[in-house]
Amino acid sequence: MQPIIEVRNLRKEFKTYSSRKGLTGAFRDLLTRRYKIISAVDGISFQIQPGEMVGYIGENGAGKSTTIKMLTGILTPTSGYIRVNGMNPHKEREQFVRTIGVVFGQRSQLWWDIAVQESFRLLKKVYRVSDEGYEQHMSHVIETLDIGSLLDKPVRKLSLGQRMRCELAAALIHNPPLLFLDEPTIGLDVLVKLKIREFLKEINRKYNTTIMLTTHDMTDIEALCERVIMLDEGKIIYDGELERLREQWAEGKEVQFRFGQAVDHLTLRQITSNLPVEWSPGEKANLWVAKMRNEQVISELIRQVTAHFKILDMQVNQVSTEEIIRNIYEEGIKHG
Ligand SMILES: Nc1ncnc2c1ncn2[C@@H]1O[C@H](COP(=O)(O)OP(=O)(O)OP(=O)(O)O)[C@@H](O)[C@H]1O
Repeated sequence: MQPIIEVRNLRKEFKTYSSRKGLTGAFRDLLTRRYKIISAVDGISFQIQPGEMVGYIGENGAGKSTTIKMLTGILTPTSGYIRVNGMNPHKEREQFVRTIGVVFGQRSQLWWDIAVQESFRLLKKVYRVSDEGYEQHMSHVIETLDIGSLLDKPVRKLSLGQRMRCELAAALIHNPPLLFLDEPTIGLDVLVKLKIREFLKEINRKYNTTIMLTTHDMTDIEALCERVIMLDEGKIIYDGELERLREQWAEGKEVQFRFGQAVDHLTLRQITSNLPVEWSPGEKANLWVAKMRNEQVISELIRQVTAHFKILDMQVNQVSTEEIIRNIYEEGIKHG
């Protein structure tokens, strides 16, 4: 199968200018400006197949938006190979934009002062969608996103959640095979988030729409994406299943013990020295947490600890993806 997105060694550099201090500095800046080159995207390669839903994640400034801008033809790469929907996005821009949908959570593609449906009509013309095509597809989209009652309102009168649902509908007017979403649920309440996720799953099922999703909200990724690509300082540090990331690179489970007596780190380590667990003190007195990557260890751990100490309370927690990702950002992928 032909990948719907393919990039090889893709790179984007920006020249950033620095200013010198004071009047003489300003004068010297006029003559020669000092700059440095930063690699926002630093030689990345990946392929995405039709129908995949991929989470594109990374800390602030990792290079996510710059990648999406290159994939959507807004920015020209400094170097590297890029092919999206069989085209070179920035070179064949006019034809290319008709084959993708884009939602930037922070920016609107709807006209602020006119009714939502007027925006839809304009976009329908831009994308040259036939009346029948529009009716057939959009009636379903409008119903599923529950925006029928909003269509005659100007965008500026909508709440953020209402606007985002309309943005999503607008991005899908031409039923593109590929959808880019950049922080689509930012600032939305839980119910709207759920609705949007359900909707995205449905179009993926129904039309095999490929979705590339950038978000800081790990619950979005968990709900939608089997695969994640993780970026750090412009480089890909992980590309694979979310599940594998959890299993291989994270302390998957933790058991919290509240002891009926004072316990020290060394003793805990000694009595569990045959088990692959890491102990750390909890937030309260006599509270200790054992982290492990393999949950098979749990029953043996509990057996050994209870044989030595009096336990007042115990809790088994799954380490959240949020926490796993934060650890990876902080420490890098150390087990790979
Ligand atoms: N037009 C530009 N000129 C100079 N530097 C830029 C430009 N756009 C982005 N950068 C720099 O490139 C790096 C990557 O930025 P980018 O916006 O792609 O990150 P991001 O992962 O999308 O971050 P965020 O999650 O904050 O949106 C950052 O260091 C940023 O300051």
